[in-house]
Amino acid sequence: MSATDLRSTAAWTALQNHYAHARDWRMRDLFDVDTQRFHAFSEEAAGIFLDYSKNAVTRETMDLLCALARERGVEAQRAAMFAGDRINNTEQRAVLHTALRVPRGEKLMLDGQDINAEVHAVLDRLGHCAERVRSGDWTGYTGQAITDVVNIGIGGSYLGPKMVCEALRGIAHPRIAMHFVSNVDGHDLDALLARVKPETTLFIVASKTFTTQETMMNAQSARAWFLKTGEEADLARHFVAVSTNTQAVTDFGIDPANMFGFWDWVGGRYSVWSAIGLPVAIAVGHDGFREFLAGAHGMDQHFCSAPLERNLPAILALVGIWNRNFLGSTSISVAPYHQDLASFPGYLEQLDMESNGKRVDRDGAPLSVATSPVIWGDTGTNGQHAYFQMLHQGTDPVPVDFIAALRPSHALAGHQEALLANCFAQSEALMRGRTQDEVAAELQAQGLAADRIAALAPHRTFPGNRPSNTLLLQSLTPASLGALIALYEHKVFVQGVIWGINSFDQWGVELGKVLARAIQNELMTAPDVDAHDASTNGLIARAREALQAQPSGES
Ligand SMILES: O=P(O)(O)OC[C@H]1O[C@H](O)[C@H](O)[C@@H](O)[C@@H]1O
Repeated sequence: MSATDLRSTAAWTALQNHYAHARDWRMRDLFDVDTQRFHAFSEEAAGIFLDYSKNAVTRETMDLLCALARERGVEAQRAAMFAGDRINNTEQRAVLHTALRVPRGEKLMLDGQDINAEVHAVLDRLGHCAERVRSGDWTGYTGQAITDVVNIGIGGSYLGPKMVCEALRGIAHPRIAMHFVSNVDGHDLDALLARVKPETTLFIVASKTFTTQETMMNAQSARAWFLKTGEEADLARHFVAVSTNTQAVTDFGIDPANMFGFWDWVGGRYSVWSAIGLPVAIAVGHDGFREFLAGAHGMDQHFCSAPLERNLPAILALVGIWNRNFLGSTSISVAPYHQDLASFPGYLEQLDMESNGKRVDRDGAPLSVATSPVIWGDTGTNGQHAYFQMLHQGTDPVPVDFIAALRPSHALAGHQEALLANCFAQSEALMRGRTQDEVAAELQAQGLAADRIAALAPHRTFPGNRPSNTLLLQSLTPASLGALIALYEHKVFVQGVIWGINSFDQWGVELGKVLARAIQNELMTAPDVDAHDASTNGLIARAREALQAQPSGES
């Protein structure tokens, strides 16, 4: 990908000209004039149905956006990623999380190694471990089966496995409770340790680098807690590691036999498909984990083979570019209408914003257009009774991704109809809105006086014309969840290529880490701190005072 400024491309200019009249479109009119709009602007692949008709786009808009994707080299970059080219240029790494979900036997050589064989060797070990824990064959030091699995990890070593375990809780092993500790805040681990027993708990220390401060500190504290009752020799039954760093795992005291590796070509936020998925494999079994991988692979195949015009990840990306760069929306609200996807918006926050939250292009030149929107959200029905007011009537139009599974996995009568009705009603209301005339007519029919109608109508008017996508799964299964995540991964990839950025590094998290190390030192040892700005010095002094005043044993 060259560093050509996006704004100087022919396709961008064409889109700008197009937007000059598209800015006046009303979606409700687009629906009125085209009875086929729903069919024309929806696609289905890998078990996921995407309705993007409630966006302010026409066929011409989509064609121009596809032309932009082609001019920016999306198809060539896609081929380069899948082939193992080092497209993560600042770290000189390949980007091959897609290789983690390729079926056994499909050879892919990277640096002289058949990575398919390596991937499946780890997957087999992972599956074996998961099945032993599930069957009760893997026992703690008193010979009892494991009842609690605690994943200690943060960022990609936390958000993925936690979100997936929650999403698939309906088919999780009934004896084994899954827990996730990520925060360096001791309240996180402390509260959990009060609820589990050392003799029946298995800790998974999950860290790609095995150097992340939060994870290492939690792992050390968990180890110390365990050793209050267990022996050093028992550690092997209670601590396993997932990492790319064998040396650091060994130094920590975990037997390499209990370590599950992965590779530097798997980014943290793309790692749930690797051994980082061990909690998932324990929760839903080896077969369930394989179905999860297969679902993602199905989306990969679609992404690689479908023309951009019919390609789900490309469509989601292009509509996102339209909303972000032409309509000027600064955030996307993700609204799962499925309680088990409650952590999906949080997962997407890292996937999207850590990947595309960049201000320079691949070659270091400042970007001339806006990149990653803010990703946020909560389960849809809960959001409706909280912040949806702003989505409907606030000053900033916020596009929404509605996500629902058509078939529930519970048998409670009426709930699913109510849930889906809410989901569809919200996107309808956002798109159509309610004009002042419609409001006035309604209030008149209720017999309100003219002055009352005039006073109330502006408050009860909805501007409408607010974009949304609706993604439907038949039901939430390992396969459909795998496809859904892969869809968003590739959406982020396509947008990164169009913006001309490297979506696979995350240098932006480094500065805070470095400064925190210095401040931690100062909090513990330094007398008077004046190395920082007055605000930071003042905060450190206040904290030192409080910590020193705390009776020993309380910290
Ligand atoms: O898995 P680890 O090496 O412990 O990294 C955990 C997380 O921390 C980092 O700071 C990055 O921002 C994340 O991308 C990563 O997922």
